[in-house]
Amino acid sequence: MLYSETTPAEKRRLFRERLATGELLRFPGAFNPLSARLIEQKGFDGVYISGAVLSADLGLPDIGLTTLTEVAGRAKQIARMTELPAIVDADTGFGEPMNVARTVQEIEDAGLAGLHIEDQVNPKRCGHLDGKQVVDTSTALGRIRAAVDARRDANLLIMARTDIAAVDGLDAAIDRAKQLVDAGADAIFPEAMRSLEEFAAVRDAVDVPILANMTEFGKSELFTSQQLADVGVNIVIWPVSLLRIAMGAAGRALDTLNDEGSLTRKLGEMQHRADLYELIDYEGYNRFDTSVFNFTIDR
Ligand SMILES: C[C@](O)(C(=O)O)[C@H](CC(=O)O)C(=O)O
Ligand SMILES: [Mg+2]
Repeated sequence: MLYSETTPAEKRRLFRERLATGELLRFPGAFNPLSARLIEQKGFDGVYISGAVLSADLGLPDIGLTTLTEVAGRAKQIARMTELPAIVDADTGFGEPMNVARTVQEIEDAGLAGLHIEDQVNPKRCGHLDGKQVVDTSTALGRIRAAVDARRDANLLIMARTDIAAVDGLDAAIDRAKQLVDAGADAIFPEAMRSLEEFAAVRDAVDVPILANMTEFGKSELFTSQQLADVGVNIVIWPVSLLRIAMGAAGRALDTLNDEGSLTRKLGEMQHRADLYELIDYEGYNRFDTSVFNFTIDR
């Protein structure tokens, strides 16, 4: 009933334990708190909270318009609805190193298990678009040092994302990844890798977990979980996929409604009321107050 039973500290501790095994952990992107529960119900390892989804959800482009308050608030709503660890996209950290420090504390207080901070200049853009710019090494490292110093729970995973590969090439990404780890990053998110070989090269260069971003219609081929596990990737995200699927289905349903005047033909594609109630755990609320769920639902 209500929110997750696992405390944020416990989620972080368990997440660290799972990461230490070296296995691949699968983190689909939740586009709302409810979809985080679906991700948990289907047996995934964690929930990713995407900046691209957060901004798209507000009808905004992913160019750093969302504020720390909005991101931490939404991340909290999502993270507290699942027993799984949740990682949030903190973009560039919302400002200078002092702002990054505050970002980390807000996100920690919001109950997240981890976050990533990238080395793009502001205004940032989707890592899979052309024309990105990255900050110099000392600025990039300054962000990570500030993040690491600011956390109060040592288990909060501070991941450094580098977008430099698309600007200066793979060797530059490897150099930067090593420096980010030296600055205290617990994990590396090498953005816009083009091949499994590139993931493998980053894997060989650093001694911390690495993340693969399997976003669609971007620069990376869509590798399977097995392919990514085979090259030693530790976390894979499908950041925007569920939103794309849901919006695609919503668009087609609206077309049907226009054409046929009814959604009867779409019923089989819909989440059934009974499944929705199960996901929300009406039964649990009923144990608290037996008048909540005293009806039946026909399938
Ligand atoms: C991972 C990402 O940062 C996100 O916000 O989800 C995006 C995803 C996308 O725009 O497809 C990214 O920059 O890769
Ligand atoms: Mg993003």
